[in-house]
Amino acid sequence: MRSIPLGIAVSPTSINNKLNFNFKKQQKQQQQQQQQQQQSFFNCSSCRVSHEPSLSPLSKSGVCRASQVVELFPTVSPEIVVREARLEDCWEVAETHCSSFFPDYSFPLDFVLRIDRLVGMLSGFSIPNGCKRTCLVAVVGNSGDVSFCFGSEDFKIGGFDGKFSLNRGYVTGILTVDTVADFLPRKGPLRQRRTGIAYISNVAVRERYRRKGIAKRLIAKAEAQARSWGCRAIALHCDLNNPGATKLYKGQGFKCIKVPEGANWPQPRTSPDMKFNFMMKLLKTPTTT
Ligand SMILES: CC(=O)SCCNC(=O)CCNC(=O)[C@H](O)C(C)(C)COP(=O)(O)OP(=O)(O)OC[C@H]1O[C@@H](n2cnc3c(N)ncnc32)[C@H](O)[C@@H]1OP(=O)(O)O
Repeated sequence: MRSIPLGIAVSPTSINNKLNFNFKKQQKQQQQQQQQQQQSFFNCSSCRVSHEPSLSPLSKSGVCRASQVVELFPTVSPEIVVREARLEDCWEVAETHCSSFFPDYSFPLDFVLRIDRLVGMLSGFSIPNGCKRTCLVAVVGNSGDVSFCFGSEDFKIGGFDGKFSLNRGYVTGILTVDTVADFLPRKGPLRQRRTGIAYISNVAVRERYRRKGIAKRLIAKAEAQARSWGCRAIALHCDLNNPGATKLYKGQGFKCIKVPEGANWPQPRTSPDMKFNFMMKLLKTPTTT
C-alpha cells in the first residue's frame, strides 16, 4: 500500500488496471476513427484513384464526379489523342521507347541510349520500294488538330510525318506499324517479301500512363492504318516472358502462331536468349450496308 498526493490510498494493481483500461479505450477510439476514414475513401472504377468524397464524390455508377466531367467535356480535359508521329515528337518518342524498354538505365547511359534511338529512327530513311512505315503516338494535352502544321503531306523522315506543328502534345505511348515484312517468313524460291501482312513493333507506354487503355487505342489505330494499306492481317513478335503484353494482344484478338519445328523464321534482333511468341490477327474488311 502507498499513498498518492490526494491522500487516497490506492494499491499498485488498481492503478495498473485503471491505466490499462484507459489505454485500451484510447486504442479502440483511434481504431474506430481510422475505420471511419478508410470507409469514406472509395476507388473510382474509371480513373482507378482512391478519392475522398468531399473532393470528388462517388456517383451511383461507381465513377467519381471528376471522371464523369472528363467524359462529358472531353475537349477541356487532358484527352489522349492517337495520331501519326511528327518531327517535333521524335525526342519524346525516343524517350518513351528507352524509358519503357530500358527502365533501369541511369544518366549518362540513358541519355546516350536516347540519342542512339533518335539517330536510328531518323536515319531509317529508306524502306523498300512499295512498303510503308508509320510511327503512331498517343499524346495528351493536344486536340489532335493539325490546322497549324507546316510541311508537305507526303514528306516522311523514317516513320515520321514530315509535318511540324506548334500545338504539340506530350507523348505518352508509341507504336510502329509497317509493311516491310522483315520479320515474316519469305515466300517462294526467290524468297520474296510477304505482302498484305502489316507488322507491329516498338509498342510502349510511359509507366505513369499505363493501364488506361492507351496501348489498346494504339493497336486499334495500327489496325485501321493496315486496313487502309490493303492488308488482310497484322502480326507481331512478343517476348514470351512478358505476360502483360501477351494478355494485351490476346485481348485484342491476336492468336499465337506455332512456328513449324526447325523453321528458320526471322525474329527481332535482340539478345539471343530472348524467346518470342509470333502472334497474328486477321483483319476484317469493313462491311458496307
Ligand atoms: C510488339 C511489341 O512491341 S511487344 C512490347 C510491349 N512493350 C513493353 O513491354 C514495354 C513496357 N510495357 C509497356 O509499355 C506497357 O505495359 C504495355 C505497352 C505492355 C501496355 O500498355 P498499357 O497502355 O498499359 O495497356 P492497356 O492499358 O491498353 O491494357 C489493355 C489490357 O492489356 C492487359 N495488360 C496490359 N498491361 C498489363 C500488365 N502489366 N499486366 C497484366 N495485364 C496487362 C490488360 O488486360 C489490360 O486491360 P485492363 O487494364 O482492363 O485489365
